[in-house]
Amino acid sequence: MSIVEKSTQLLSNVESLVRTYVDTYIVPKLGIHASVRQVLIATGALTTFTYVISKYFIYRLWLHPTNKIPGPPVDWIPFAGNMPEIIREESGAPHKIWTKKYGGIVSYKGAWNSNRILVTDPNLVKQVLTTHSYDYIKPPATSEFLRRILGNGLLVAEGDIHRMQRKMLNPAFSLSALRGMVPLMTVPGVRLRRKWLSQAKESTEPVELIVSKDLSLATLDVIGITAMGSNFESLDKYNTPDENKISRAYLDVFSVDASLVRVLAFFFPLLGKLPTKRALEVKEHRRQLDLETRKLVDQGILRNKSVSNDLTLEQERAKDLLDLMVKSVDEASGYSMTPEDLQNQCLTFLAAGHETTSVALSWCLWLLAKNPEIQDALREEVRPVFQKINTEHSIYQNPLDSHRVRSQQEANIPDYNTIDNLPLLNNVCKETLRLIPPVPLTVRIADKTRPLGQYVIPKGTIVAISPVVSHHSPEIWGDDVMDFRPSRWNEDRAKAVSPYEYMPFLAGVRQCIGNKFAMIEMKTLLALLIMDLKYTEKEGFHPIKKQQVTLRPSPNMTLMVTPA
Ligand code: HEM
Repeated sequence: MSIVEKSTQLLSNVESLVRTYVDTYIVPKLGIHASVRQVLIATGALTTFTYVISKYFIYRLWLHPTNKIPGPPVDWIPFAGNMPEIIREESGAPHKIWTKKYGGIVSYKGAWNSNRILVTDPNLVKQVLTTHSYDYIKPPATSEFLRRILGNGLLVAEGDIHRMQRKMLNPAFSLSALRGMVPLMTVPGVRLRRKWLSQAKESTEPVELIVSKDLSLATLDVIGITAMGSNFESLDKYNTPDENKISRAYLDVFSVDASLVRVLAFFFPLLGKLPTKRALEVKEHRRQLDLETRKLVDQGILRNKSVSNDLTLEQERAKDLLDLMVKSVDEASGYSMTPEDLQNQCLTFLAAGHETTSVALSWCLWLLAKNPEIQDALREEVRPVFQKINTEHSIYQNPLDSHRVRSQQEANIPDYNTIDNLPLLNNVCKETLRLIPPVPLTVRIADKTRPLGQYVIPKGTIVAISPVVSHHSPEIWGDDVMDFRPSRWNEDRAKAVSPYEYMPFLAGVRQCIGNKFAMIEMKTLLALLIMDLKYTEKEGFHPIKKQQVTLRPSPNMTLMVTPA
C-alpha cells in the first residue's frame, strides 16, 4: 500500500469516528442544522487527522532531531515503527544488524514511531552511563513495571536518592562482607548437588532434569540466607504444604509469559493496567511478598538490637546484607534506613539477585553440555578444591545456627580467594555472560536535551544500551565471536576490551551492585554442580532466548544428567 493510499484510508477512518461523535453527542444536544453538522464533521476530522499525522508521522519520522542519525526504515505497519521486528526476533537481533549497518549510534522507532536511539560506541555509552548518567534516567513506565515486582529500592531510585542509597548499600557488597558469605552460599549448592546426584543415580541411563527450576530455587535460597538471614529451604520444600511463600511467589512471577496483552501494551499502555487474571495474580504475590519480607526485616532489626558490641572482626565479616543495612548510616545527613526502606531493598535484592544468577547458570550448564571437553576440563579443575568439603558438617543442616567462620575451616569450605582464582571456572563464567548476557538490553530516557557525539538528543528520547550487541561483535572479539571459547579470556584481545563493550552487569554509576556477589555465587554453585555430574543435551531440545526482564530459556532448560 502506498503512503497516499494509507493516508486516504486513515482520513476516512478518522472521519467516521468524528461523524459518530458528532451524531451521538453534539447534534442531539444542540439540534444543529444538517449543513452545520457537515462542516463540523469535516473540520473535526481534518483537525484530528492533521494533528495525528503531524505528531506521530511527520514530526517523529522526519523532523525530530534524531532523524539526522542513520538508522533502519520503519516497518510497513503504520505507527508501529520498528517494533514488529523487535517483537518477532530474538532479543537484540535487529539491534545487531542495525549496528553493523549504521554504526555505533543508530536511530530507530518504537511504538507510535516514538524516537529511539541505540548506542553501542563505547565512548558514547560511557557518556550515557557515567559522564552524564543522572541525565539519562529509567523510563517511568519501566520503573513502574519493575517497582511492582522488585519494590521501591535501589534499582528504581533516581538522582540524589539513588546516590545516597548506593553509598549506604555499597559496604554490604564489599569484598570483606562477601568473604564472610561464601560458606553460606555453598549450602544451597551442596543440597542441589545432592538432589541431582541422587536422581542421576536412579538409572543407568542419563536422567532428564529441568535444571532451570531447581536453579531458580537454589539461587533464591542463597539470597535468602545471605541477604535476609533466613533459610527459605525452597529447594527442599517446593510444592509441599510447608513451601516457603516467598519462593512460590517468585517462581510464579518470573514464569515465562508473553501474552498478547503484554505485546499490545507497547502500543496501548493502558492495556498493561487492565485487571487481567495474570495482573491480579502478580498483585496477590506482591502482597504475600510484602507480608513475608516485612516479617524478616522486623526479625533482622531485632536480631541486631540484641547483638552485643564486642563482636570479633571475624564475626563482623560473616553478616548478611540485612544486618549490614540495618547498621548503615548516611554520613552526610545522618539518615539510616526505615523498616520500609529495608524491606524495599530486600525485595529488590531477592528478585534482582536470584533470577539473573539462575538464568546465567542455566545457560552455562547448557553451553557446557554442548562443549563436553570444556566441561571435563572444568570438572578436573574444581574437583580437588570442592571435593574436600565435608557435606555432612552441621552447617549443611542448620546453616543459620552455625558459626560461619569456624564452619568454613571445620567443613573445609574453600575461601573466597581460592574460588575466585580458579582460572577455567572464571573464564567459563565470563564467557557465558558474554555469549548470553542475562540482561541483553536496557533503556534510559533523556531527562535533558544534550549533545551526544555529533548529534543533539532531545529530552524524552529513549536511549537503548545493548550489551548483547557489543558482546557479539566480530570487530571486538574476532570471527569466532559466536563460539563458546572460555580460553579467549587468556588472550590479549579479550583482556583489552573496554568496560563499555563487555558489560553483563552494565557499567558506570548504575552498574549492578551485586556483580561480585553474583560472580562468586555463580562460581561456587557451578563448581559444586559440575564436580561429579555430567551434563549432555536432550535430543531435539532447542531452547530459545526470551527476554522476560532477563533472557530466560524457553521452554525451561532441560538437560540429561549422569554421575561423572
Ligand atoms: C549474573 C547475575 C547478575 C546479572 C547479569 C545482573 C545484571 C544487572 C544489570 C545489567 C543491572 C543494571 C540494570 C539497569 O540499570 O538497567 C543490574 C542492576 C542491579 N543489580 Fe544485578 N545482576 C546480577 C546479579 C545481582 C545480584 C546477585 C544482586 C543482589 C544481591 C543484584 C542486584 C542489583 C541491583 C540492586 C541493581 C540496581 C543497581 C543500581 O541501579 O544502582 N544483581 N544488575
